[in-house]
Amino acid sequence: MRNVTKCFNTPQGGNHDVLRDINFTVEAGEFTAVVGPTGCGKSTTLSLISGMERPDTGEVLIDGRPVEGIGKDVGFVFQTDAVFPWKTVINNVAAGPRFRGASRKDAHAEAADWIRRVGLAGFEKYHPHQLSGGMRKRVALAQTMINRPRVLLMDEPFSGLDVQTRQIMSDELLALWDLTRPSVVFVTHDLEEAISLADKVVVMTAGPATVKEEFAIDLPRPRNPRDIRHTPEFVKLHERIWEALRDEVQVAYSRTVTAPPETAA
Ligand SMILES: Nc1ncnc2c1ncn2[C@@H]1O[C@H](COP(=O)(O)OP(=O)(O)OP(=O)(O)O)[C@@H](O)[C@H]1O
Repeated sequence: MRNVTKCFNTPQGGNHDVLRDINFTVEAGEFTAVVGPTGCGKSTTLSLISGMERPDTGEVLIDGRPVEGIGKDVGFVFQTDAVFPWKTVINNVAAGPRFRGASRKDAHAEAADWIRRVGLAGFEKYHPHQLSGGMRKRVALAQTMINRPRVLLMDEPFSGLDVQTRQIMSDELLALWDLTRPSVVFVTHDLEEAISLADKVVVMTAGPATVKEEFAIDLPRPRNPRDIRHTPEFVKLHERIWEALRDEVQVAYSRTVTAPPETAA
């Protein structure tokens, strides 16, 4: 992202500057986590990378080319379940290849592989409502990964899951990432999650968001995100990054408590 700004119209007819002069780069195959206070513009950043939104000024480039719409190389895993509720697990996961014209037989064979990789073998004929939240996330991951995106955008994909399931999903995500090594931009509120997964953590300021600081996460790979949290190197990184993040969280929080009631909602 090069010198990107983004402004939205407010319901009152004014303008709301959300992103201001955002600059950062994700290298090919790199896992980047983005953290910042609530409402600062993290999801907006992902929308710009995906092509769902356009910047007002500046450029969003993938492989040096400006993003001009939703590209086929980009996968998105949302906070909410984005699976088709009326389709079975196998039909959900096979959806991408089917849309691209693969035969039912080939699409199902490929989907079965991904279902196995995400640990759902045996659940092919289930519908999403018959699965737990963690299992639905696995379906969403398989549904995205089967398309082998070169860029994988993840917007708090594990929020809403209990702590244990969240950690298991982190392990599984890294194993899946290792298979095809997409470039990842992973938005999260959870600094521990960010450090345990990423090669780089980008800290954003309270809105209008800009990049406050980037931190290289030089923890060894392959890594187990559950175990790595107990190492002294992890604790040191956490202290350094929290130092940068804490001020921004406080700024965002103080705005909500000091704003008049009609604007504080
Ligand atoms: N389409 C839109 N129209 C108007 N305002 C918008 C739009 N999308 C986002 N905003 C505003 O932009 C700001 C940033 O929103 P965004 O969802 O990007 O933040 P976030 O950092 O992802 O938040 P959170 O951490 O709470 O998920 C918010 O104040 C939001 O109200």
